[in-house]
Amino acid sequence: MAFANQTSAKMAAASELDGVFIKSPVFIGFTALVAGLISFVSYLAHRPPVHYKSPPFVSDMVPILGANGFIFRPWRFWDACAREAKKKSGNFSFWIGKRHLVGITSSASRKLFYEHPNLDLVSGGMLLPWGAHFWPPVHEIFRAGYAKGINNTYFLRRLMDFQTTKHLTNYFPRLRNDVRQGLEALTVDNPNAVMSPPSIWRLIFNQNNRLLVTDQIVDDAKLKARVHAAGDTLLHTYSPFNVQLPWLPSWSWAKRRLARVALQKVAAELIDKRMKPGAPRYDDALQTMIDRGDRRDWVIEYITSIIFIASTNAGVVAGQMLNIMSIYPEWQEKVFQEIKAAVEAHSKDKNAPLVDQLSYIPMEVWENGLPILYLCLKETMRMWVSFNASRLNTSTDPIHIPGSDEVIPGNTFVIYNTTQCNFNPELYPNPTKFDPERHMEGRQEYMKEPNGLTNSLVLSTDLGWGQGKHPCAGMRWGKLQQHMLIVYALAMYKWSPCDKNGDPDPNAEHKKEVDSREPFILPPSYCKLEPRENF
Ligand code: HEM
Repeated sequence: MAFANQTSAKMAAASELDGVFIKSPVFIGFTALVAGLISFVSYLAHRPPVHYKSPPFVSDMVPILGANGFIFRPWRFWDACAREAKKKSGNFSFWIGKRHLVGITSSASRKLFYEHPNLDLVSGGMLLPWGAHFWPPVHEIFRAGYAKGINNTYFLRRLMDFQTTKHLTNYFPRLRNDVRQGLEALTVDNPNAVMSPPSIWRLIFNQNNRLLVTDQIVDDAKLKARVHAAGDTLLHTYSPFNVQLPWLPSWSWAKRRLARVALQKVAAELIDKRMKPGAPRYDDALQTMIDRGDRRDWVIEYITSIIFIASTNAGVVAGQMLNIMSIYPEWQEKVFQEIKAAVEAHSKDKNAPLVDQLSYIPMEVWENGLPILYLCLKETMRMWVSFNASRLNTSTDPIHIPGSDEVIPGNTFVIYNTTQCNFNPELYPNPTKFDPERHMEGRQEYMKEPNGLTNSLVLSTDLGWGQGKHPCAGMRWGKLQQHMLIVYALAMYKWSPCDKNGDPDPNAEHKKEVDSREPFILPPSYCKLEPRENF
């Protein structure tokens, strides 16, 4: 009896304690935290419903983040999904965070990807870890309707204006000077005469900024340093988790934001100085925009964006072109002979050093009269412009995917990994081999579409400059720029592969890592430079 009384007294005391604990602020706070966490995780894990005709979802995904492979092993992920999808429609769906993405693989759907007017390139850029530069809403200067034709946005229209023959011819001597000075600097205070090809992006960057913005940010050392610091961040910082969780602040995200703000500040300062009464006038792209009365905020956005966009592919291709020239002496020699022939045909001072005679070559020859060099450029572009290309269906209407009963739903992203074309052995036999001759008439295996469709139904498989509604808008200048770099580089030096101390590296290999998660950061490589005049 006494024992029973004791027990019930203990139970009463315990339940009283429980009551006190349950009402305590610690318990209430803890419960609220757990409930909050559960709701947050369920919110993250919840995915919006998708259109019933969306392609089937792949299984290679994790909760909340979605398909990590898309970001961390882009080609292996794509290839595995494409192989699985081929058994059905050829299309597949996957999640990146809460975003629904559609992958397409057939030739006919590739045509759709490149040609459909509602599939926008700039809006698609927000999906890529290197392009996490465009935050929604995409700025007005990228909105179609400003002009007619393909390049119908303010941004593209101005970019075309700055690649006219008049503008290029006006700038040509200054641009040649940039290359020559940049290459001369490589052997100053450099007793081993070693250079690292990935570092050449700075030379490319200067030329782009001079031609497409203003000489001031190249010639003024302080401005140049500010713009280079911001450009370096935008070109070489990746924000993979911000693609999956766009709201999550991260160090790289913050750095990119700050870099853009720094460029916006530079642009605003330049404009404001020029708008002051009595301010000096310049003969450059910025002055053209001011004289036309373009909106101040549009000009600022144009400058901030072009500084990044113009040098992304161009910086990578330039670095690889130099590396390739050093690794393939037979191609270096063929291009060198082509340069000597052009000089021979145009020079008015045959006794001057070769590098001085280059200024006699007319611009149209630099653009279209160096076919061997262009073969090398095309082959380099095939290998290095191989990664996920993305578009956003900017309308609310679903787009039917040809050859299937499936759609790209409205406001949904669509992806095509260009490696599928560029490294397809049926189109490019022995695809890892640097083989410029494959682009010569009579070969061009890539013109034969392997899927039995006629060529009128599909676009060309030559994707180096892109195609359809969004081909490279900097193609004219981009080609001329690469030609200038290589012509000066070979006229001034003989190039050979070496290690970082300058010792010959006969085992140096040119290898494109198709699965790179950072395609704009080049693998390390070194070249030894021997001045030509010593030969
Ligand atoms: C060798 C150098 C270059 C290569 C290989 C290259 C390649 C490409 C490719 C493949 C695309 C299409 C991407 C896609 O379909 O998703 C593209 C687009 C673009 N490129 Fe280039 N590019 C180069 C240089 C340049 C330069 C120097 C500029 C600026 C002057 C530039 C401006 C652009 C722009 C603005 C677009 C987007 C066009 C649009 O929105 O419709 N590119 N480029």
